Amino acid sequence: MAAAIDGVFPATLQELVKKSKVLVVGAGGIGCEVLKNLVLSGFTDIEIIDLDTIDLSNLNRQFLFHREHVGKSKARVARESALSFNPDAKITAYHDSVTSTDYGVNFFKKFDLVLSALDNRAARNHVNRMCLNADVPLIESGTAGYNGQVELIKRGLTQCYECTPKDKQRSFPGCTIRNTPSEPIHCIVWAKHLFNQLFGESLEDEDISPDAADPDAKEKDGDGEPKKDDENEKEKGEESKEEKEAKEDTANGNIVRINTRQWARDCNYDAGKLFNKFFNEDITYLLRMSNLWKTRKAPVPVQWDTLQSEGSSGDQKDVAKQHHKVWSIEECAQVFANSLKELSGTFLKLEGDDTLAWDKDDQPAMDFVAACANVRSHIFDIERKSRFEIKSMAGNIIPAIATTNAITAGISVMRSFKVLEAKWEQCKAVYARLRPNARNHFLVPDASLPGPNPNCYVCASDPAITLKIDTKRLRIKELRDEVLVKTLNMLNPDVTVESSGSILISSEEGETECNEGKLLSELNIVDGVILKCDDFFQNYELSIIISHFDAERDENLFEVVADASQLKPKDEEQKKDTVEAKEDDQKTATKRSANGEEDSKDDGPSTSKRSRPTEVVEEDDDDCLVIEEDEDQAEVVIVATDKLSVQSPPKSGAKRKPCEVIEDEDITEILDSSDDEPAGPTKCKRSRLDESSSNPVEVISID
Ligand SMILES: Nc1ncnc2c1ncn2[C@@H]1O[C@H](COP(=O)(O)OP(=O)(O)OP(=O)(O)O)[C@@H](O)[C@H]1O
Ligand SMILES: [Zn+2]
Repeated sequence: MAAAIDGVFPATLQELVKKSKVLVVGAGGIGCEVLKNLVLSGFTDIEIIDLDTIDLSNLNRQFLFHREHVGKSKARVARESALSFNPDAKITAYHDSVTSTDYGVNFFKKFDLVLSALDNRAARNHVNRMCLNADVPLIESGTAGYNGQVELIKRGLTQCYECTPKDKQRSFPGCTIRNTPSEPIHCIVWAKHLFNQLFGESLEDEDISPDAADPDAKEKDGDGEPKKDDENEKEKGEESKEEKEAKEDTANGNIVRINTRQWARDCNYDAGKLFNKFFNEDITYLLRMSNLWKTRKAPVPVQWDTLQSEGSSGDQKDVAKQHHKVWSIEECAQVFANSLKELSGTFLKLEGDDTLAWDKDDQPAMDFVAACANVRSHIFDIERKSRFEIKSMAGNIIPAIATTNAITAGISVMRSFKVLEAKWEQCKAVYARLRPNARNHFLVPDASLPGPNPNCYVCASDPAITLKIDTKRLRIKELRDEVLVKTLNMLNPDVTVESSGSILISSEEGETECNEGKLLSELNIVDGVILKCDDFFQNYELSIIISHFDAERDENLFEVVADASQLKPKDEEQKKDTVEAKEDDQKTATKRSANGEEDSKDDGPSTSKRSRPTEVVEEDDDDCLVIEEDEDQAEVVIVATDKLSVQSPPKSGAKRKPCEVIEDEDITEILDSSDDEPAGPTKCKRSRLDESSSNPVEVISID
């Protein structure tokens, strides 16, 4: 089925479509739709990049993928499926991360247009910077539940992706939820899915049982894709006893994908049986997928009987009411039992196919999720949370909706026509909403095309930020990893001190290693010092003005402030801090006296900014999107970390390995190379280009 655009588009547009070269970044929910639309609209020169492999949970909304594709490269399968619509199209697929150094400014310059369909801010920031540098128009799209958004980003004409601070968003792949949780939110999402499996409207991609098809559980081949089972076996030689057992169990049907809801009903909702199934047997099964635990801490199953002695004494209803207390594991088990009893009672009274809808304000539903999330956290050695905290996190989980993705992708491609025709005034951002606006429109365009923010620390001509930082407590390594890389999204920056020109951080490995462990103040990086940062790979330069402050014990060690003029004078700031600290102390004292006895009065807002840490590390993929609340955050603060805990960024197995390019007729495939191949921007440094981009703002006036 080739595209039939003759008679649909004017001849000039048809020509533009035919001869333009476009890049699609991301082959997920929106990306698949975008690719399909492009091919069906007559685009014939398309490249698509995605770092991920196909997960079972993608199939309900990523229609270029089918069951037999699970575990395969998204970009390659998307290419194959799209070619079936138009075999004459030339589609190049890259199974790789767009942030890899292979996709620098030169790569982006090849395109007339880039359409991004990503799910995480780090990659979006990167594509934004690359398109600005290469001066290629970018159509940026995203969805969150029923909300969708498409906007044009064009150097000098519009605001860029980083011109305005964004809400914090986080999202997670299905196998993280089912197999390898590492944060409380993963366990909370899992617990909500468990609720739905037992009592709610259960969806296939909300399965809570171990995912045996997890690509991470298998050995990887040279392509970074999981090997087939027989290949795996050949190379591994001896299989462990547990692995054999796991396979036999599956083959013998011992691990049967029985309907969890029916099974629980058949067990008469026996708390012990259900508890042991979810928190012992399933975990024991996960342990057998030994590849998962080579680089992670293995979970420890828990047994219902062992939790009964202490926890069963006292009035357990009161435990569930202690919303601000972190329940012990025994208390969680009891809350589990009580809430299960209440929920199953209500559920059994429902008629026909009716189900319960999870609601954070429904006491047993919330108790159930809080208890299950915490038991799972305990098993995976993850910090447990109070019911109050869990409620706020669980209330913000937004599922991905296929229709919103399709609408959004449709708008993206419609916008691409306007871009090709350079009808910029018709490229205003469009928002898809669940409810119509006053004019009864579900798709609402922006009133104007907002121009670049002159203070943007990315697209302004001479970008600068002020960094409020405790120079006496923060080390150079942390400045690089936490501030420059994680917060400001640089990849491998060089940093010099403006006044002396001395190199503080070098992108060359080992060159400034001796500085890494030193405090900023030890190297004379104190209040008023200006640092010049240069990220060669992104062709991005930024001045950082250091503004020292003495952080309180639990306070963030740094904050990025977009506009220095909005910083409060120091003495005023200090005064405020002291008052806040006092207030906090009083509140903590009050809380402490109430804790454990009568801490159940309300679910009101938390007491201070300090007690509401802001996380900056983002996950890459999503089954669910979580918007974090942060009402307290001042407008000028772009990102602030919690008290600094230095972690290496989350690794997703072979997904982010460096690559080599193999040319093959009209397809260029990117294959993962061996692990020990050196990666990093040093090799790009030599090929740095586009000197003109040091002054990237080119003003184009529009009516
Ligand atoms: N750095 C990156 N380079 C290339 N592709 C990326 C990068 N970061 C994210 N992506 C891809 O962007 C796509 C976003 O699609 P989407 O939001 O539908 O998420 P998804 O991962 O497909 O869904 P799910 O999380 O449910 O599996 C994903 O396929 C993801 O792999
Ligand atoms: Zn900008």
